[in-house]
Amino acid sequence: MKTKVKFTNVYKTFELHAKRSEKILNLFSLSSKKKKFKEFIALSDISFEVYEGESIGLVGLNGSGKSTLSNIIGGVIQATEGEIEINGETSIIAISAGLNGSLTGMENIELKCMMHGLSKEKIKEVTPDIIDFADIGGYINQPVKDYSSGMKSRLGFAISVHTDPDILIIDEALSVGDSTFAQKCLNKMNEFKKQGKTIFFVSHSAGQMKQFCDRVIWLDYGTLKEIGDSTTVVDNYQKFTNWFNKLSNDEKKAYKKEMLGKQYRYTDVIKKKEISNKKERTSQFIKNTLAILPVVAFTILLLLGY
Ligand SMILES: Nc1ncnc2c1ncn2[C@@H]1O[C@H](COP(=O)(O)OP(=O)(O)OP(=O)(O)O)[C@@H](O)[C@H]1O
Repeated sequence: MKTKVKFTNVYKTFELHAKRSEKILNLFSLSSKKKKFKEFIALSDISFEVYEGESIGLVGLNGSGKSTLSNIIGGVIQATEGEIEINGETSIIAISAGLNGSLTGMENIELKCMMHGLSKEKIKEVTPDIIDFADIGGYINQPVKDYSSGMKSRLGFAISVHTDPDILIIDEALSVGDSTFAQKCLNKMNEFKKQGKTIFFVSHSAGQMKQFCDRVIWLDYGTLKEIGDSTTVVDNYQKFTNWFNKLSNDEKKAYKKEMLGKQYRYTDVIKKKEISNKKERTSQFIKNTLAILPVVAFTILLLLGY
């Protein structure tokens, strides 16, 4: 089976309360009194391998790291440490992800399609399908900042599925749509699945997870608690949430405090290890550079009023 996504000992940390000036001063400080910075470990030592054609669910409590992991796979943010291998073009669908609020729906369609490398002709061809799928009526000509979250999600989903990615990441985009739209999206995702595409799916719905995913990853306070077939992992996760929900408010608070406490660390190490994405790094850099050119041209044309 062909590997599409492989994480080996991946970490993502966020520095807290550190000003840039403090960091620079620290870098040049020779004394032993180097200031320690507080870091939040959003993902800790994550390793897994996903194969072509698999649908992988991501479950976990709020703040467990699902969006952070999705954003790393989608190339929106970089990991801090570890090794990542991604073989294919990724497209992330999250509520309003990648949509530009000051541009209209139509302009966003053109911009996002360009960024995914679609030709002018191809964009012309898919635009009516995107408008039809999004089904947001006259709002397509309004700036996206005026959309409801459901409308943003509809447009984001419609654009992403028409850019023909082979690794699709869907981060709770279905939770804000109505049930008819959610079903339409699930049908489209099943179509992709049949075509052998790899899909990551973040959802709080146990039913959707079991219905759609082959395997599920359970994230717990930034660690990978379990990975396995969807029924087993979702059932175990539900047992855990049932246990958690039965706790008193004070017990819940104490549990969260204890678990979150493990996610903080103090460091004076400014320089992070470079993460390596063995196969894709160079080609991704070239692709990103090429992708920016039409975007710059498009923005200039917009500013000039064309
Ligand atoms: N830029 C940032 N700076 C500091 N902390 C961050 C940053 N981004 C995310 N975090 C923290 O990382 C943790 C993981 O966040 P993430 O959004 O990945 O969780 P999630 O599982 O997707 O949550 P939810 O179910 O609420 O969407 C959270 O505690 C969040 O506060």
